[in-house]
Amino acid sequence: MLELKHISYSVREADETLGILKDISLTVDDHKLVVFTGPNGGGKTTLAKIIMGLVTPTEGQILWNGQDVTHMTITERAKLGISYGFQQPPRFKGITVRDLLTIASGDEKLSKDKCCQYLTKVGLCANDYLDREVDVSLSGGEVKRIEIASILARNADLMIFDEPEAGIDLWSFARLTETFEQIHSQGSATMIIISHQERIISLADEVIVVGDGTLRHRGTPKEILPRILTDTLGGCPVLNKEVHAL
Ligand SMILES: Nc1ncnc2c1ncn2[C@@H]1O[C@H](COP(=O)(O)OP(=O)(O)OP(=O)(O)O)[C@@H](O)[C@H]1O
Repeated sequence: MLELKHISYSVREADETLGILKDISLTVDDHKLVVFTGPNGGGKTTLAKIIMGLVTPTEGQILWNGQDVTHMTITERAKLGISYGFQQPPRFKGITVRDLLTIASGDEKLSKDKCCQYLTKVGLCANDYLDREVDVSLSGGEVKRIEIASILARNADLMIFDEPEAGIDLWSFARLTETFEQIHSQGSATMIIISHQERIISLADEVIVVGDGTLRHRGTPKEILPRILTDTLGGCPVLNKEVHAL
């Protein structure tokens, strides 16, 4: 179980303190699929990075399976089964896709079949990619999918995916969605997915709308999707007028 207790994060800019996250508390039970959604700049990625240890909260506490991980490094958290896929994944010159999957899995003798299984889950063909370097020669969508495959290879207990849909074509997106559904139905991991996609939001046990550094709404997809629409339209007088005219 993941518990965030009164998490705040602020930064000093010029002469003022900017509150990025404001007193966020939430619990994610084991094997649940939780989607963070909300407006750009609302604080979703910062919250995910705080869980992974890439950002240190100014205040508050993070518990993973009852253990206080607030001051643990990324490596220590990774060893406890937490993993995070970046919104914009890094590239690794000189490292092949096969190397990356092997390192991620922790199995020095990871077979080609296993690599193929992980790549298939994100809609990639192993024959085309296994020996390619994870460098600038790959497109944004390819790197994104390879990173997601490496998270699957890690077989972590908590998988955090930051906008997995970004830059991914419709066919691969459908494959990826099936993979999330499969992990969820097998109950093999807890997943936090940051997403703006209705298809992914609809898979969630709980949807959390993060906006202006706070948890604005929480609920099932059925409860939250109409609220998102109302919020979105509420911000635009033209759209609002059109909807009321319908
Ligand atoms: N170190 C920092 N210094 C200054 N501002 C920051 C810092 N980290 C985050 N922010 C700001 O905090 C806000 C939240 O950023 P964050 O990336 O968490 O949003 P997000 O909800 O993931 O947005 P998006 O949907 O666009 O990915 C943004 O306005 C961002 O510019």
